Amino acid sequence: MASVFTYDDSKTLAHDLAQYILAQQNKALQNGKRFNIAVSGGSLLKALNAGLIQDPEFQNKVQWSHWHVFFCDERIVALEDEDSNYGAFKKQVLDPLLSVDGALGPTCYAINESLVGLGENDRIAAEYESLLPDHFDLILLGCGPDGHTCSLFPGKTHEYLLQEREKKVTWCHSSPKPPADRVTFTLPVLEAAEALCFVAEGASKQPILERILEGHDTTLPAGLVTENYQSCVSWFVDQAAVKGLSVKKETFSGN
Ligand SMILES: O=C1O[C@H](COP(=O)(O)O)[C@@H](O)[C@H](O)[C@H]1O
Repeated sequence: MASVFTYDDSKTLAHDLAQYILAQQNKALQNGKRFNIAVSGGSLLKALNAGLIQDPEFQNKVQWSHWHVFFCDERIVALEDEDSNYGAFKKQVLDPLLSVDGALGPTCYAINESLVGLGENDRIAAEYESLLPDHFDLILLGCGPDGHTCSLFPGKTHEYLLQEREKKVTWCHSSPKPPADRVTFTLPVLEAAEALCFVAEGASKQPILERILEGHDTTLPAGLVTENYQSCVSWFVDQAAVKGLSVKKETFSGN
């Protein structure tokens, strides 16, 4: 079964999320020199800032120089565009790190910006795929109010994204949430990961979490991932997101 960790407020959620990420980091670095992590965009990044950057308990424990950071999905826009997931990560994590004395940053892998706007979206996806490691130690996921995760959207029109088994990164066109063109990890990448972790906060996520955690709804991409890869899936949620649901109210307590 997937683990669901529930918190009263964003600060304690961010604290335990950081602790969970560090546990995955330490496990990976016991076996090698790289921590291969993929991050999503959206609301997750605020929690990363609060936990990994602002929380004094973790500032010296994150081994940034061993981190290889990829993006689960990316909007096909310039990296400094406000819609860019890389850009948002830079703002919440990379830029604040610059002001930490002696901190060495992670190695980050962004899409090839020089191809943006040239009608080369398949090539952007293929080039990004060529950068990916064999598998990820940790993939941090979001969940939209419609049940999308990465840029894997629910519904007939976007079924091709969930059906993709050959490509690891594919072009998502006509995204129902702007911007329309994106690249996204596909299910085989999620399937191969050591650990998958969703973060969802706020009342706007409650109806979709009810369908995922209580209804086990596999028509929703986030539900499909939760059901299919249960043992390596964790959810970090706040009380508002699971209000009225019968999920066990536990918090993360170690490995
Ligand atoms: O468009 C996107 O949305 C999802 C969910 O974002 P949230 O703000 O509702 O948490 C995000 O995981 C994904 O990376 C992003 O491109």
